[in-house]
Amino acid sequence: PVSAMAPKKPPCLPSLLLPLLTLLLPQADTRSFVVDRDNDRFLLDGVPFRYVSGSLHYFRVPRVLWADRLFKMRMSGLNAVQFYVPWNYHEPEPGVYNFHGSRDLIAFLNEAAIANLLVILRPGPYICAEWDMGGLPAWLLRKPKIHLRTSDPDFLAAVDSWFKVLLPKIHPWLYHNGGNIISIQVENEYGSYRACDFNYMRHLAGLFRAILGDEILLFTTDGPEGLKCGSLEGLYTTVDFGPGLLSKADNMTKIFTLLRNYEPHGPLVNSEYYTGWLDYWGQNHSTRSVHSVTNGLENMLKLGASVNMYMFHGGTNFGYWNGADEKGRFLPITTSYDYDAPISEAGDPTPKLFALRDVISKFQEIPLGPLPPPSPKMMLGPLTLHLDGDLLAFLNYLCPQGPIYSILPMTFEAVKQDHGFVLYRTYLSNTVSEPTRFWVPNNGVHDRAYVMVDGVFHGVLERNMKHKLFLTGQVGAKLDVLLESMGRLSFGSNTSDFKGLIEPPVLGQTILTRWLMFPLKVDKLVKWWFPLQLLKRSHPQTPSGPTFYSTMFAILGSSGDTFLYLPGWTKGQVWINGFNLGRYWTKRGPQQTLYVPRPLLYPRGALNKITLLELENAPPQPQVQFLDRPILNSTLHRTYVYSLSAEVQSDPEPMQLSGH
Ligand SMILES: CCCC/N=C1\SC[C@@H]2[C@H](O)[C@H](O)[C@@H](O)CN12
Repeated sequence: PVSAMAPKKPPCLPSLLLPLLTLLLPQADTRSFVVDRDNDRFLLDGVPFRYVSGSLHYFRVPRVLWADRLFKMRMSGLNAVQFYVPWNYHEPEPGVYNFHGSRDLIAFLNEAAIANLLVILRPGPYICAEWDMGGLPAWLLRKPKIHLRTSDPDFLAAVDSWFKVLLPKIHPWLYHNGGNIISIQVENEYGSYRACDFNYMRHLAGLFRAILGDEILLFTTDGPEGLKCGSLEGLYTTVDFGPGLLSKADNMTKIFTLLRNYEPHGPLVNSEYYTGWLDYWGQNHSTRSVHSVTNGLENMLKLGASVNMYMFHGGTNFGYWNGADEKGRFLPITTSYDYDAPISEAGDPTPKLFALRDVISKFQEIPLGPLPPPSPKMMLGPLTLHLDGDLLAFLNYLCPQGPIYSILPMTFEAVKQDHGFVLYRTYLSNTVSEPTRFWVPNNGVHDRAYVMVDGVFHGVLERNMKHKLFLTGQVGAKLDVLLESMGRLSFGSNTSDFKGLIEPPVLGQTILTRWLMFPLKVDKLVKWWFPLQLLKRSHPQTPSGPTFYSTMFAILGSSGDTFLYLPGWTKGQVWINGFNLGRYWTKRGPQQTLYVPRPLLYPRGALNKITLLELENAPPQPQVQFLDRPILNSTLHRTYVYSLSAEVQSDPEPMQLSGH
């Protein structure tokens, strides 16, 4: 069986295959993972067992790096890995499923088995995780009145359909069936959600039991304040808290005493012990001290608790996958999910890892042998990018199917665009000769709007931050508003976070109507290999507003992991060899560099291509560099971050509809 106890020495090749072979030859009758309530412990195959686990999200790490990360986790002394399954990562459209490449969940389970790690699986359907919409697919919002995370029949129908595809895939991987999955979480911190719908939780528990059987241990996880609505009869109750809650000596005792109200007997479990914390654009970089993290872990292990450290390796929010929070205002999560975790975003062991490994070694055997050293890093540049053209120059290629027309603007979800960008276009029905206020009522820009008149950039509006700007234009002029989704709310009571122009904009006293919506397929265009500027029609040479830049480059020396640095750029999206590396926001920070995994780069003189979509202003010299270290904690450019107080929205005057 996949032994949970550490081998005496790092396994040589044949024994690396052993877990794999064992998975193929299940001895289902001798395998079990159960709660021993008489002795407040787990039993693995009848033997007392405690897991020391770490969270790693396969969806934040390129598949080619999974084995490396999992091996480092095993060598750190962990005997289990915990991870979510994001529904929206695997079902991009209703009934369309993707389990290939970096979405190959079964391959990841197998890599965990090869690394001799048991698995604690968290399939949701909601996962939070600072992931877009907490893992729920945006297409659920095509039914705008749907009540997410409740027993709403529309929501449950979609959940049932998804789990009837997913759960049979993992059934063979359950520990008692010969696999490495020892427990499965139902929902996620449901007690923190406003609905408190026990019928919903009972439905999920019944569905999991119907498909997975009665043996697998099902559990819930909640913060101490969420246990009441988050726990359910028949599901093992666990809690989550970080070192921050342990500032007082007796706090851990208080939390576990509270947990005992729900689980009087059985092992104590902290399912998310925070080793660091997440970052928001525009807020300072988060860290947790080595001392506080190791001290808390040691105290829990002394109590005999099983612990999962969240995160052990954070990884990256590539593409548009980051989520967002709402703390007084809308706060998108950064591209880096480094989390100040024991294994850095680039996969390097940190001092925090070695300190945690020392703690773990006091309680259970850890694999002998050294941790792999930090990966080789590469510096390159500066590279000068050339101007391909402003975004509008490529509109026919970005929206080949043409626009959708509506009197009032439609949301991303209504035009079936889940991420990225939608261009909203209307035409001025009167000449606006004096600078006139342009704004969207009810904070209706979700989330950033780049405003152009006849192709000339007039500025940016931002959710919660910047509500109005002033513009002029001739009658008949094109008014283009490029809307950017910055990622959907992944936590809180309102996860129905619609994107786009949620309200019709107002120019002066006129509500603007008769809109064309262009859902933009930017990632398809950027994948094209030949220079974009060959595509554009004649267009103003001086770029204005959202603009593409690119260059080709070769790596002549030794390649390695590297960190893209964009000094002087403002905000945008980056692709390397067609791979969407994620968002940059140099002017907002705290993140200044983007992690570039070495496998994304072609070495030994082969040509690589980098493409930027700069949404605001490029530097006079459009250059980028590749550094050998990350910059995640820059001081914030306060002058650029609009202060909310300066943007008090004046009372709306009486309005009229445009064109009537
Ligand atoms: C006070 C915290 C409430 C929100 N919970 C959070 S913030 C970081 C983590 C991850 O999102 C994780 O997915 C949540 O389960 C718990 N948690």
